[in-house]
Amino acid sequence: PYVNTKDILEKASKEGYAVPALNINNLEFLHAIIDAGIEENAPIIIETSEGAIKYAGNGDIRRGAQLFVSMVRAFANTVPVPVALHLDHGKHFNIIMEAIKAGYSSVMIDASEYPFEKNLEETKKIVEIAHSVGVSVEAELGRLVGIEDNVVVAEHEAVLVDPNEAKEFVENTGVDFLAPAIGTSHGAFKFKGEAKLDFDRLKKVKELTGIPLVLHGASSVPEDIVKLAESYGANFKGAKGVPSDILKKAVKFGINKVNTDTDLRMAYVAGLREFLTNNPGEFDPRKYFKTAKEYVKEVIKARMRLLGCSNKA
Ligand SMILES: O=C(COP(=O)(O)O)N(O)CCCOP(=O)(O)O
Ligand SMILES: [Zn+2]
Repeated sequence: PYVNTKDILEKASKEGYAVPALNINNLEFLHAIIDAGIEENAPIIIETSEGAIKYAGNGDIRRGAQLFVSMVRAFANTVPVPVALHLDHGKHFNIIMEAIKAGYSSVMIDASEYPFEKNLEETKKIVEIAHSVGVSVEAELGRLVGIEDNVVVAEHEAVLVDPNEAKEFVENTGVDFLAPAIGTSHGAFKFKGEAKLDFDRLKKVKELTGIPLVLHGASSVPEDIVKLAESYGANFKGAKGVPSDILKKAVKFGINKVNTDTDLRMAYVAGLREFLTNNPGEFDPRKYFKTAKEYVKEVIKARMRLLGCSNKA
């Protein structure tokens, strides 16, 4: 069934596990996600960025939002696990409104680039509108930047979440779930040195807010997938993600939604390169996307098991 993201995350927060939030830009990744959720009997959170909505609508925002809602609802209404659709990194008021009108389960208002007060104002405005029509809201505090050992503490203070601000922010905005910046960043090149997250900060945010928390930039960039893609011509030199043990620790300290996009993209391109190299005569898209979808599904199933949401549907 098609559900509200908040229902999935409240249960996860209460029972101390996390659910991957899986980005899509097309139909094939949706297939892989749905199959993974069914096979793991796990709740499914699908998310689309503003770029994905523009891509799917071929430039038209309303068309893209409506297309994703109809695609996801068509699958959600026919599978035995709960499925939610979330707008990821909503930065533009008009796009957030189109997502709400189209029928998204939840939206993120990402005003984290602004000073605290403006972020709070923008978030409060979206919460009022979204809540009036039963849509839940995610917001972000702090910036998504990898924290390096040799960076002076002051810089960390400037970019990572301030737990006391988080408490004030949640109380004043009524936001349903929060993304506290604790040292991750988007993409495949997250850390120059060893992967480090600020767990003390995370623990304090959870204690002070008590709401479901979100980890952005949480892909692990699995070694085997990188090697496979590189054996078929990819060049992902220097790729490094969040190791599994660090992810598990983040869940222990209160993370409940784990944004995962890069790992899906890497698995897909590895499968595609492998298939195309080994099947030079194939040109049927129902065939040459199969391996790619399979690898994405396996990456998602492993992540569902790691985060503890398998059999939690
Ligand atoms: O946090 C993440 C993904 O983190 P990851 O790169 O570690 O998978 N996300 O919110 C996904 C952001 C995708 O945005 P875009 O479609 O513009 O590229
Ligand atoms: Zn993100």
